[in-house]
Amino acid sequence: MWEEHQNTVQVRRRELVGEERSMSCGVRAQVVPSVNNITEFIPGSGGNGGLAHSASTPSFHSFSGLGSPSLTTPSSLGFTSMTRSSPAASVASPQRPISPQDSPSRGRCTSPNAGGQEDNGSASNLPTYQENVGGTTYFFTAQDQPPFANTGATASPSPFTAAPQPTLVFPPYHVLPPTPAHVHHLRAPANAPHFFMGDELRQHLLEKHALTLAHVDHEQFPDLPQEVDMYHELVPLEPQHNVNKSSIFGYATSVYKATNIKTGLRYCLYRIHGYRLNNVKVTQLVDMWKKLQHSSVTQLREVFTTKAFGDNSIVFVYDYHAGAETLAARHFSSSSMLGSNGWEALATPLPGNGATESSARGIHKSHRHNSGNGLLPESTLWNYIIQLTGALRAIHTQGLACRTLDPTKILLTDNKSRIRINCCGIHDVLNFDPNAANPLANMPQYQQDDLVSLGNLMVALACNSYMALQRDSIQTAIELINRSYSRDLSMLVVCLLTSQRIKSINDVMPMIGARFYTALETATQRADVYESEIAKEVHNSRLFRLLTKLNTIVDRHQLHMDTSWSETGDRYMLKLFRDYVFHQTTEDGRPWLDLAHVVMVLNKLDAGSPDKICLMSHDEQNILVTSYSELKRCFERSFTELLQAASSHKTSLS
Ligand SMILES: Nc1ncnc2c1ncn2[C@@H]1O[C@H](COP(=O)(O)OP(=O)(O)OP(=O)(O)O)[C@@H](O)[C@H]1O
Repeated sequence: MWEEHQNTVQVRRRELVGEERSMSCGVRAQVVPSVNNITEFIPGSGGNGGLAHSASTPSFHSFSGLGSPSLTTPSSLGFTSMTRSSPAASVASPQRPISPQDSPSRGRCTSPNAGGQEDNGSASNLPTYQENVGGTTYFFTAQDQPPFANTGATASPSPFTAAPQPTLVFPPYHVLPPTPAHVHHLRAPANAPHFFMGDELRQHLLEKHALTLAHVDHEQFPDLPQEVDMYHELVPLEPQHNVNKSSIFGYATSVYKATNIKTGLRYCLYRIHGYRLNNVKVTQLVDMWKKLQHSSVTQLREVFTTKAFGDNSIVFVYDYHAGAETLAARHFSSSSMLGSNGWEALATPLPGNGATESSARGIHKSHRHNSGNGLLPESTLWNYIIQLTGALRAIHTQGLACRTLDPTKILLTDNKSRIRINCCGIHDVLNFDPNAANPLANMPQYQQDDLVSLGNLMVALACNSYMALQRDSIQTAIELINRSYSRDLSMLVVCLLTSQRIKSINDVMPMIGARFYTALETATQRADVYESEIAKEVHNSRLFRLLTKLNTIVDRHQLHMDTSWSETGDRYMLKLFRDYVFHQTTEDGRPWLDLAHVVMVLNKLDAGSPDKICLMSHDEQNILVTSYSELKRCFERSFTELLQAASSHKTSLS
């Protein structure tokens, strides 16, 4: 049934009993497999029905210091070692440091010696200037030279050039290394090694994907238009019967997820009912908003008017964030809110715990948790403050103002750790004054209003109640914040609300201070964990492509009308290999299921390892001893044949 292969030894079964396992992973060869030529299968990358060869497997040379934890020790393989190019070649002479992009120019120096430090070093004898630009303090000397500018950097030889580089031996195939230590120690240790991303992240991503792809039954929503401008597949994001006037915009609003007809990307359509746009000058502001990109602002993509809903509506198109929840829903919905009774109970100081006493202790109260009394942890509030002030800073720097800093217009996304200001630009369009000579003239005032809105938002969040914002409650609210949170937080809130102390959003930066480092640390740790999760899926997706390719070949009914195609030659070898990977049984006939075996063997095939493998026919009468490299050649030849057949079929049809 099968043809003899050049590099394959055919033997009778009995000669090999007991040797199979050792041969499959024990025989070593002296040739380095050409890992650079490992071909990979990329769906859709060719014109052959989406299946094509591609040399996209990254070369081992692109990896640094890969370990081989679970498979054959590379050094024991006897392969010719692969050396990396000397880092000295790529490490150029130290570069002259580049000063910050918006460093103040020499002409803007204002106060000689202001903030200058005494120093005995000769360079420091120069007077030092300091200037605060956009909330960052820059220091520079009278000559306005960046430090180290005269160190003759190009003259000093690189310390790396002479050092001999160690010869690195890379594993002969791609394989998943263990979790990096710095990530491993961040989490509770797990008993089993992880081949796949963690359950929590997977669940979160699956939920997002499901929401992104979700449709509605049009019979339930007969009024929903099939198409609105360039968008279709509308899905309401809030109950349809609940079309009340938005307290923020003063118009009835509806929000939909929709798919762009051209690109297939999902967006959020924010519809203002019954609005007729009568001045095109407003596009200047819309364009400014469209250009504003910030990770804490929901991006405005376009604005259009439409009659598709049966009225004159204006639609604002924003990026869609699957599973987003408003701050209002999160913290002020009936289930999460304390209600008036709860708020009053918290607002009433306990005997002997008055505002004066607590403010005296305030300086020692940082990093309170507050979870026991129903208030938000202080760290959550600072997390919000850092993201919101970052967004406001970007908005104000562009000469715009948010004007909608309200819990209903702030979205919590990505596992509730990220917040984004939503609905930017709507206020500007709806309240546009066509007679105003300069539509930006009022922005400074609106920016001040943003700061007060931020203060109000913090009061509401810190007291866990909108009620705290009522005119006669605000003093009590501040006292509650003073009692329950750090002095820093209550100072910030007071300064925001009074607006004399804080003239611009940049004035908030020093009040956040070192908490920026905490936020940065959290973000970078999360990035580390995500990278290690992605690392696992790199290998899973590679093996998935390999398996897909294998299954297009094995057990194919016919090719070019040849019904024996998959039972002969290379294909027969691959079929036996498939059985070797998946269909092995124990001596007493039970299925032998071992994921590590599957992963190891597929990786060896992918890399064309020179290791030997022993394949056996179903009837146990024929045994083939071959190498993974030979199997890989069979694999590539067969798949190329399939690709050619697929494209020739296409041609004959056309
Ligand atoms: N860009 C977006 N991506 C995903 N979901 C969004 C987006 N914008 C809004 N949503 C969702 O749409 C829903 C309605 O938003 P909306 O701004 O109308 O809130 P609201 O509380 O109903 O406010 P209002 O009282 O002003 O109507 C919210 O649940 C929100 O999570």
